[in-house]
Amino acid sequence: PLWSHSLDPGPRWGSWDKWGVSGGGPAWGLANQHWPPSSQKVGVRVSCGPPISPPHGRTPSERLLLALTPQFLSHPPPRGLGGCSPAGRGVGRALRSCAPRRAGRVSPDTQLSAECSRAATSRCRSLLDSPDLRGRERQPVSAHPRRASAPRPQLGTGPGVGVHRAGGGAQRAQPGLPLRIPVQAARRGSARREHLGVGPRSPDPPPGRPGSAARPRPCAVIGCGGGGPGLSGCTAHGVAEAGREPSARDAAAAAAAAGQVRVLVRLGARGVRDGSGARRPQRERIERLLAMSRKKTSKSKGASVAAASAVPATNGPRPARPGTARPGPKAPPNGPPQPGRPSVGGGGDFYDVAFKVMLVGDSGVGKTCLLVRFKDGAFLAGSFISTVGIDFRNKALDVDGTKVKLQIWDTAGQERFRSVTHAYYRDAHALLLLYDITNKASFNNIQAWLAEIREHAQHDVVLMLLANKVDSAHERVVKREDGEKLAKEYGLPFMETSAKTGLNVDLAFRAIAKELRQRCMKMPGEPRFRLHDYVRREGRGASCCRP
Ligand SMILES: Nc1nc2c(ncn2[C@@H]2O[C@H](COP(=O)(O)OP(=O)(O)OP(=O)(O)O)[C@@H](O)[C@H]2O)c(=O)[nH]1
Repeated sequence: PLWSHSLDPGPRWGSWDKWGVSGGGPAWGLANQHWPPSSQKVGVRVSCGPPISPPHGRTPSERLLLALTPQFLSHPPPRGLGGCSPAGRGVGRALRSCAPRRAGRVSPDTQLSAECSRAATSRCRSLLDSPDLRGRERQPVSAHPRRASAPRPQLGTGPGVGVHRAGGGAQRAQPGLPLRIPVQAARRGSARREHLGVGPRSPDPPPGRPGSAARPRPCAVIGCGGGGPGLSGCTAHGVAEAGREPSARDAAAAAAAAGQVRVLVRLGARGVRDGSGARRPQRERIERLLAMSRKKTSKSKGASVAAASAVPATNGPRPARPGTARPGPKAPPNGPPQPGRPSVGGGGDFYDVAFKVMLVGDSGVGKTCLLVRFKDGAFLAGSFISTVGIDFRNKALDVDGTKVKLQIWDTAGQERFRSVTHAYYRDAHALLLLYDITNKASFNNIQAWLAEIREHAQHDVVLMLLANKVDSAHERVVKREDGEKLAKEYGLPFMETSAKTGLNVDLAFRAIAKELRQRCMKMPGEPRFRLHDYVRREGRGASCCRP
């Protein structure tokens, strides 16, 4: 019933604006915009009330959520049919978008169309009524069995409405109040929050306008729930001006100004096509979104750790590649920028050379914590927030008189994101492969990770094996010797680290930076840097740094 409701919200649910999203009630809109990348499918839900799950489950790729700037909401509205992507390309697509209603079913392939806006619906109608289509077998929209029989869902009632399912449990929303829990997934018995690294959670929304007791508060929930386990619900709450019913864009703008918006972009499962219809690599698309996310986030909020790393230097030369899809400097695979050129700014720093480093390993081994420890010198204690997709931070180091910028990519360890992260291996100059000394499975999986790296990464990628969480000595199940033996077997430098205490964290990244720098700009007469020796010599034992 939800999707049929989405197709025709009716007056009770507020008016549809030209974005194809509703300013008054729960609704789903799909925007096939010319921004961010052309043909990027962006799912936007704007709601006054508790988040609702989208009507249908998504494949893992479709559920890939990335943090994105609310910029697209202030961008000129998409051309085409009310922002409904399937219908935006003429009769064929319009028909496809109408297909679920005509056929009385919604398949995964056509589920997007079920979220089509009313504008697209009317376009579909007109197309179906057009002379060139007249006579084809079709079922009038109004006669669709679901639409005809399904009762209009009430806010806070009905399947999926007002119930935020997380981690296998269900939680009843307070009427008119968005749930505070963004996305939950059960993992190893403990609640985990899927995070997107986009800044602070929003505070509770202010009270609604006077006399609005019977109506939802004038708030906007902007986001894209995945609908599947662990990815349902919205994660951002924007509050529009009190005193008037907000439009989607008003609410988004207000929320963005208050730094409260987290807009999630749902990426299509099969990559996007550009204007010419050619497929573009998924990775390029993701990076573009990430770059835009950071750019905008840093402008509007200036508070996000992730955003802070991508702020271009204000008084220096331009960032290496401003405004492009690829954040940071473009370095050919394992061929970083030429030495001798002037330092360039990026990530708020000047640097001489830039390298791309990736953190890989099972979920929960501490990749994000290691990165945060290195970047900010802090430890992310508390509940485990699993990475969704991929994220990156920049950090510049002074290595033997050379400013080296490391662009460090934090990958999601979960299996379901594997296809996304694979795409990033190819350009990586270095990989830090982590396991958790308190988790035997993560150690056992190292060989599988190495096989994956061999398959997807450059053959001369710098690789290091890190055994993390050595501070948890009492929970240790993987002996140091086992790690050393494995590393020796594969010819890898090995270190035990702790994101919690910071043990060997800086050293690991510095060692990588030294190796990479020398590979690309070895000074005449400079002794050859030996990574293995350096790590063995400089690495400290776990016993030296008990928390
Ligand atoms: N004791 C201890 N706990 C750690 C350490 N590093 C990470 N943790 C904890 O391990 C859990 C997982 O850490 P994350 O950094 O989120 O793990 P991850 O590898 O990024 O996981 P995914 O994002 O799912 O791939 C968190 O609860 C951290 O607090 C460490 O060095 N010592």
